[in-house]
Amino acid sequence: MPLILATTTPGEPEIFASLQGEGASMGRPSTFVRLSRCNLACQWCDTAYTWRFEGDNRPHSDDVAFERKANQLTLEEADVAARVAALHPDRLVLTGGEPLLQGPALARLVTELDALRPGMHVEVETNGSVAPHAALDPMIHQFNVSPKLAHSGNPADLALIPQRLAAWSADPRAFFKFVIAAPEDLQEVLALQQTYAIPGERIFLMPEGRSSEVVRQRSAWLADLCLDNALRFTDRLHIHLWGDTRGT
Ligand SMILES: Nc1nc2[nH]cc(C(=O)O)c2c(=O)[nH]1
Ligand code: SF4
Ligand SMILES: [Mg+2]
Repeated sequence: MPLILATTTPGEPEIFASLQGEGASMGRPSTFVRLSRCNLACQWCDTAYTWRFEGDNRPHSDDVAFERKANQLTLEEADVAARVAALHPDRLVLTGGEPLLQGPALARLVTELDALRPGMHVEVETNGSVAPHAALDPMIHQFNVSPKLAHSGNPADLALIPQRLAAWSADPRAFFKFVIAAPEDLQEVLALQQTYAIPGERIFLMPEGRSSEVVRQRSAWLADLCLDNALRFTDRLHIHLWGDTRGT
């Protein structure tokens, strides 16, 4: 099976060079490959065009259903690898949607890429509920794991899988990045940190927001919560620079 990608415009895969906007690698030039499909449905998801296709009535703040044909594109792994190799960054970020739903195809992509551009640093953005495929796992240098809290609207039994959270906590490659919309959300983070013994050094709190204004407003109180709880803060750099747009 080839890769099912998101699109920037119909027929154009969402493969782009940008600055990593979030987390431990924030500010680093990186090439992004955005995969289509997700196993969750966050009501504030900023990439609903990867999963909320016509007929999907799960709640979303925008209440938009996307046409599948215009928003998905199937490409061979070798084609994707060539497009990534043609861009300048020496770092790759696999994102979505939920990229780990396509683990075997991603393993083939990274293998093809290694032949064209050896030694690229590879990160995966994941919601943390899906195990990395055995073929892919050893190829990944960094997992940016964003478990979804109650305010996402996902049932906890789908979003927070105990075995997965324990595995990410034990994996030094995994950085947790919790999306925070209100100060109360912190209580859930602290409970997870305690249950799974996650080092604070590997926990980021990130303001939810799809505009620079909202991100800035929430950063004001989130910074204090980070200081008070010895957790790391991450901004959403790309939102400040380019807003909520595809391909950035
Ligand atoms: N610049 C930039 N940085 C990002 N970090 C994580 C992203 C994502 O959508 O997963 C993302 C994104 O879409 N753009
Ligand atoms: S897990 Fe990520 S891609 Fe999936 S619905 Fe939530 S925010 Fe969107
Ligand atoms: Mg994003």
